[in-house]
Amino acid sequence: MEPSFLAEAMKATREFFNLPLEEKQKYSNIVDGEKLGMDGYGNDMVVKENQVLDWNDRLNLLVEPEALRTYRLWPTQPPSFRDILSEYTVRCKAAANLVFRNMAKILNLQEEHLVNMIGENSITQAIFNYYPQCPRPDHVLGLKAHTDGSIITVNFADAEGLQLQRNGVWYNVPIVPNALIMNVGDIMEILSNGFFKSLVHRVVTNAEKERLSLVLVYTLELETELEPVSDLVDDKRPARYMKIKLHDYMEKYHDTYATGTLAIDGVKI
Ligand SMILES: O=C(O)CCC(=O)C(=O)O
Ligand SMILES: [Fe+2]
Repeated sequence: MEPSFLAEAMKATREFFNLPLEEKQKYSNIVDGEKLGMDGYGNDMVVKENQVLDWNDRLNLLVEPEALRTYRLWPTQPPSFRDILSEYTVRCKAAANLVFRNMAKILNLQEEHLVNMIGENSITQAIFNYYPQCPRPDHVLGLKAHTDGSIITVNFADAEGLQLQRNGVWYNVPIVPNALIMNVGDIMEILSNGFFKSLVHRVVTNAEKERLSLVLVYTLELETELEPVSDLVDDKRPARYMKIKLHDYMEKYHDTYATGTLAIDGVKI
């Protein structure tokens, strides 16, 4: 993606979070004064006694399929915000499709297998994350350890802070200027019958500077029966994940996310 466009997208993100609170709350994710909608501005709701809280501020917006967008919750400040997000969605999809084609090849599937499976009606969610400076970074995480409920996730961040876990050790993900970070999510782990592993990651806080990230989460249609691709299952490699409707998986995902445990562990055979 052109560096100038990426810079514009980051600038619009920063300008949104710099707005006065009452302006941002026009896009609040609170429905009828209590429930939390998927879309909108705010924090995660406290739904569990033992919930792990995060040091961040978020704006969630469904971007694909276009017909399901809730424009009422799309900021009109800064004025360029909506156009930039629409354009960012199109450009990211081109990058994601490249990756889907290559992953299909690695799995010995038809090159278009994943792209066709995703089709026109799959859900893509944009998540804008703002992590304020934090006086006690040794005590507080920006975002608790989790995997994404995605096929893949595309992340554009303005500073370090993202960490990935491998064999129980946390590693910093470096910032490469103008590069997007992509990680595998739970749906891809299930589809690939465990060939690709969903990445456990978290965000640490920083005492000196704030941090922003723009994340696109690629998923499928909610009615999809999620299970390993049949070409990847045989007597030698039996299915390692139970079949589950994506809608039901996402419900489990949100429950486990709140408590800092992993939904994918619950569907392993
Ligand atoms: O802020 C980041 O870099 C990562 C955010 C993230 O992991 C998420 O939104 O799922
Ligand atoms: Fe994530």
